[in-house]
Amino acid sequence: MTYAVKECFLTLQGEGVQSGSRAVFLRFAGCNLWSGREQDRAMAQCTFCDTDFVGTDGEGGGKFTDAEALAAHVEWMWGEGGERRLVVITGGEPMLQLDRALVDALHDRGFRVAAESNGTLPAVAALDWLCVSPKAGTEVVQRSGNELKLVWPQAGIDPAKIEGWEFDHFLVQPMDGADRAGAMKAAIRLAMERPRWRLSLQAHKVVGLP
Ligand SMILES: C[S@@+](CC[C@H](N)C(=O)[O-])C[C@H]1O[C@@H](n2cnc3c(N)ncnc32)[C@H](O)[C@@H]1O
Ligand SMILES: Nc1nc2[nH]cc(C(=O)O)c2c(=O)[nH]1
Ligand code: SF4
Ligand SMILES: [Mg+2]
Repeated sequence: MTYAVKECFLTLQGEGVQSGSRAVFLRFAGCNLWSGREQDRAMAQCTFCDTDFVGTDGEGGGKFTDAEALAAHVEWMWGEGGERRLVVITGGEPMLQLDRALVDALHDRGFRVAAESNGTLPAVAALDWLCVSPKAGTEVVQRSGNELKLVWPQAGIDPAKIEGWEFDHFLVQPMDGADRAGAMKAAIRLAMERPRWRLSLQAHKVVGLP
């Protein structure tokens, strides 16, 4: 299996329950809900994406011919030290490419393996942490995991209807974009009205990390 990686870098996890944790980010190229081209955005199933996931030309990106080679690249990005190794696999949509061989190869190198997914594809087994972030108008098949992270506001999603899904943590994250202030207010309102939901801020953007 050849993996197409947009970028791979060391940073702090900026979102969700693990926010603040040192992590290697492995961003796969490609998504099933948007081509990644600006001219297609308005017509896409997911229209608010804040990420460039097209191609393999980013920092630490490229094509990797097998799981061992990619796991070695992630380990090199982490550097010295075996303690609390964490890799966050994202994209694009990682479940288009992430397979058991890569999860195993990362585990062999001592990593806890986390993934961020839109939930429209079943998650690969053996993950240590799964974040699902539902997108309005899509069929979410992956309804269990560690955290459900709802980008808000999104017309067409009713928080009450997804509160019963099998997640340990329910997070509401303001939508970054043209109406940042309005999204922040809406997210705070949701967390105030429905105590199951906790506010997730994109901390990396506040402090200027990738
Ligand atoms: C770029 S996506 C990649 C993983 C996967 N495709 C997904 O959507 O979950 C990573 C995370 O960023 C969130 N995200 C994307 N665009 C955002 C925006 N404009 N504001 C806030 N969060 C956003 C997604 O919902 C997801 O939780
Ligand atoms: N620092 C940092 N934290 C993140 N958490 C989720 C991200 C993502 O794009 O999946 C992300 C990201 O792009 N950067
Ligand atoms: S599903 Fe995720 S990667 Fe794909 S366009 Fe939406 S936010 Fe971006
Ligand atoms: Mg991001």
